[in-house]
Amino acid sequence: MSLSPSALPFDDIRNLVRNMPGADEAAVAAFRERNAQLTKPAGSLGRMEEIAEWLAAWHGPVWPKVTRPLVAVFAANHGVTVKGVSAYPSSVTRQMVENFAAGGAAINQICIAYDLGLKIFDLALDLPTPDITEADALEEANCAATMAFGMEALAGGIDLICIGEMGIGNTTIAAAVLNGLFGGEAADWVGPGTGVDDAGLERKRSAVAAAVERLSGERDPLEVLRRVGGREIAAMAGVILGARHQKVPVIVDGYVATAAAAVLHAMDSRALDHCLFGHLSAEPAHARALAIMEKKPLLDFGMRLGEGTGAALAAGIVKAAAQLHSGMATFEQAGVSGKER
Ligand SMILES: O=C(O)c1ccc[n+]([C@@H]2O[C@H](COP(=O)([O-])O)[C@@H](O)[C@H]2O)c1
Ligand SMILES: Cc1cc2nc[nH]c2cc1C
Repeated sequence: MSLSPSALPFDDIRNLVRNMPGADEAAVAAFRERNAQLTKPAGSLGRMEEIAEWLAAWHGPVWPKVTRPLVAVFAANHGVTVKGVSAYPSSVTRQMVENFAAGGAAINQICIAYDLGLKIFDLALDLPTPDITEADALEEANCAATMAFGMEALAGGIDLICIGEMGIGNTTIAAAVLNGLFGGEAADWVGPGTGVDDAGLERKRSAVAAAVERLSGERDPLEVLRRVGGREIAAMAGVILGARHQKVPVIVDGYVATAAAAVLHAMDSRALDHCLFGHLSAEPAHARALAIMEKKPLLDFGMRLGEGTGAALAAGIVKAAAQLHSGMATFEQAGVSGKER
């Protein structure tokens, strides 16, 4: 897929959303036929069967396989941190990117444990996007280009992608995007993030309210993204959309990654059919966003780290679901008697 030059940079993105491929119905039918023959009582693997079917629907092979899974972490900085919205300084974003490179972060360990590839995308960390309470985060061309850049994460023949991020201040950005897309009050969308105290929470609420006020009722999802979003949110929205076109199933991480997914959902409610939501973040408004989009997260471990950690943990389960379906013997192969009545 390549983005062609056009009058407005967002036109390419809108066209990609308009022309999204659907699920592979033939693969689903073949999957169901084989699933019914595997050596287990019908339906006894519960959600694991749903996950394997989802892989077949969005990746193609009747025997779903996960052989080249990748965790993509997009890192960016945010001018809104001048408003005191995070418990940590912006410098931590770059320091954590260096920690990822050195192998010392939480996400590195989950990738080792589950044999997942890991790529970190540094999105102009020295050039934070402007403070969204006062100015738009991105120009249209820049926002579209960042979405296209996100799609680069799909290069190299991967067959499952986990979407994560790192960016001090970005739970405020995610809250502004979700408030802009889904309405409600700023307070409905803000939470502790990295762990702000009550005064910090109030500063976050004011910042989100001011950012959304600047939208003056603008509800076009790409405009909301451009005006109150950030680079990692744009890149994550881009890679989720690109994955749909390249038949790569997606696992979305926590609250911040969900804000990126929500931009696409607001454009077309079918846009996330190829996505699983890896976990329910402890960030309180994550549950609200998922409920609006009618998505049921896989894990609920009280995590609120980001870095793609919740998605990567879920990838272990997805890998097991694929192995179950493709590795199990049928009743006939194993000489096991089928159901009597
Ligand atoms: O995505 C989540 O569920 C999530 C919840 C809380 C914190 N985070 C991470 O914490 C950072 C943002 O928190 P904050 O307080 O600086 O806005 C950023 O690096 C995120 O990866 C992420
Ligand atoms: C140390 C640290 C690690 C992180 N990983 C994702 N967000 C983070 C925020 C902080 C502060």
